[in-house]
Amino acid sequence: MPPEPAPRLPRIAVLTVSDRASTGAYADLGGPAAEDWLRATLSCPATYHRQIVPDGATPVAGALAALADDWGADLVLVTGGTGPAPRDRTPEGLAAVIDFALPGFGEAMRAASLAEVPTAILSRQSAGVRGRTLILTLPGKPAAIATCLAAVFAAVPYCLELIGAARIDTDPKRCAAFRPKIG
Ligand SMILES: Nc1ncnc2c1ncn2[C@@H]1O[C@H](COP(=O)(O)OP(=O)(O)OP(=O)(O)O)[C@@H](O)[C@H]1O
Ligand SMILES: Nc1nc2c(c(=O)[nH]1)N[C@H]1C(S)=C(S)[C@@H](COP(=O)(O)O)O[C@H]1N2
Repeated sequence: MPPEPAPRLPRIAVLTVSDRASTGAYADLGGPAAEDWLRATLSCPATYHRQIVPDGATPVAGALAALADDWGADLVLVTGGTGPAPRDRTPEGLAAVIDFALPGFGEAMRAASLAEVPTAILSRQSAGVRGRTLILTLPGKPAAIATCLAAVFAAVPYCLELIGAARIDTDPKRCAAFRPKIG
């Protein structure tokens, strides 16, 4: 029997969507917060990439398609542009590039955030799959990132497995990944 191929290092991208962070009008705090949360939670090595685009469906869709198809992301976390303001069009950018949505992610993230702030109901955060890439969208407020990721991340490793993405492992003290037993 030939040896199993070496497992691929997971590729994880963090995409900040913000007009002002993209011009440098303020420092991007959301992207680093998402990357820090992941680095503290994953117990496996991974390749990380961060990017910032302005608000709007077109820049979001373009960046997501390139991250999935060209960079080969297994997981993309997007922060910002999920609200109802005129420039908040991250959900439309996501919808333009995914094969299908996973609405449970948005439901669980909103439920967790609603326990902290009533305006969580305004976020249209969601998730979807493009090819072998899972994309999660989160609100722009840096403080929202840990709340939202903690609410859903236990399901992320198994989701990546189901879509054929690279394997990730988590530190059970931070997040106990749930993988249903087969059979
Ligand atoms: N990437 C970020 N880094 C730091 N603070 C952020 C970031 N994204 C959002 N915020 C903060 O959260 C608030 C609400 O986020 P929201 O995405 O609605 O901002 P916004 O007013 O549309 O910002 P922008 O013009 O940058 O897109 C912002 O006003 C800002 O204070
Ligand atoms: N946990 C958490 N979720 C939150 C918030 C927050 O402060 N904490 N802000 C809400 C607000 S005020 C808005 S408008 C929406 C959308 O934010 P976005 O446009 O920055 O993505 O996220 C909501 N979700």
